[in-house]
Amino acid sequence: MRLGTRRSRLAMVQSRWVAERLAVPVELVGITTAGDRTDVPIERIGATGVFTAALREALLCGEVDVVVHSYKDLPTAPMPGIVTAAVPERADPRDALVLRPGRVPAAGARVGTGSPRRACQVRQAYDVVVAPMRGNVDTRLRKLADGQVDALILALAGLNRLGLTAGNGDRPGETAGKGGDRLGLRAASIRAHGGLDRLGLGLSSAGVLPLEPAIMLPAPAQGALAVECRAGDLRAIDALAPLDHPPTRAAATAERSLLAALQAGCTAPVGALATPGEDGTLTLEAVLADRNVRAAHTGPIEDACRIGRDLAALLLDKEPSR
Ligand SMILES: NCc1[nH]cc(CCC(=O)O)c1CC(=O)O
Repeated sequence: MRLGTRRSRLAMVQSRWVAERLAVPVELVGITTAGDRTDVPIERIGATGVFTAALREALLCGEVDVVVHSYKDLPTAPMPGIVTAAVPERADPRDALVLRPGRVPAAGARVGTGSPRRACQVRQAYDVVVAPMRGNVDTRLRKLADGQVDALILALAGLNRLGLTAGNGDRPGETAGKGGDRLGLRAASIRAHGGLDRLGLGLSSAGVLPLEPAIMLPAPAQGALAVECRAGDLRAIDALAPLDHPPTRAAATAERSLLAALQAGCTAPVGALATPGEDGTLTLEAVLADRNVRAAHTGPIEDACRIGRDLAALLLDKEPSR
């Protein structure tokens, strides 16, 4: 089977992770997407699916048989002719603050992010200045190392997959190669943050501080992958089925159905995280970040779609709070 992938290091790692887990021989085919070709801020490009449309086109025209997306990059509208054949087990869904070595983040620290969701939540929690930023993970880390900002906010899953944090277990990319020292993000180089304590962040080993969902709710489906193939391609559907992880699929479904319901009713940046319980339930927490409106809703895990829709209605009913 031919597996189409973006050429960024993160996309290649994710695609290889999927390829290695399939029982059939797989050839990786690199594809350049619109999102990779421009530095214009994502929210100004306007179109949804800047990273994913080219992959889906290659799939539909038969150039490739399988594509792997970061699930959070996928538009919520279903694509005719394409099925989500597998949603593998989710990596750590949290965002993390990545700190420059030798720099003491204190009040007024410059935090780089291009995401309104991250910007609103980090400003709400800490006395920091947000600097707009784009580019893939490698580019951003270089800007941090250059001193353009004091810290970044990035998805922990991406950092783990790129081998930039100490990870373990058999999750996507957590076994990937090193690279942290090249970018100056080694554990040893970040120590004794008086300023960090003042920010109430606590300490962490590697200059990578996970942000708890109580402070920063991730993007819907962050940390999860979506593996797609053509709807009629039974060979691919069969080959991909063993990779599916139903609890992850349910969580991503709840988070994305919330997002889809909100897109009809508001344009606020949305954070959302669903957590499966031990009793067959699913708890979805979400925030409209620019209004600081937050709520949670629990239901049977098989009703993932409805949990998302119900919580969207609840959020839209709530008054903004400061
Ligand atoms: N928006 C780009 C993007 N898409 C997926 C990830 C990280 C991996 C993931 O969330 O699955 C990232 C980078 C980031 O947000 O830090």
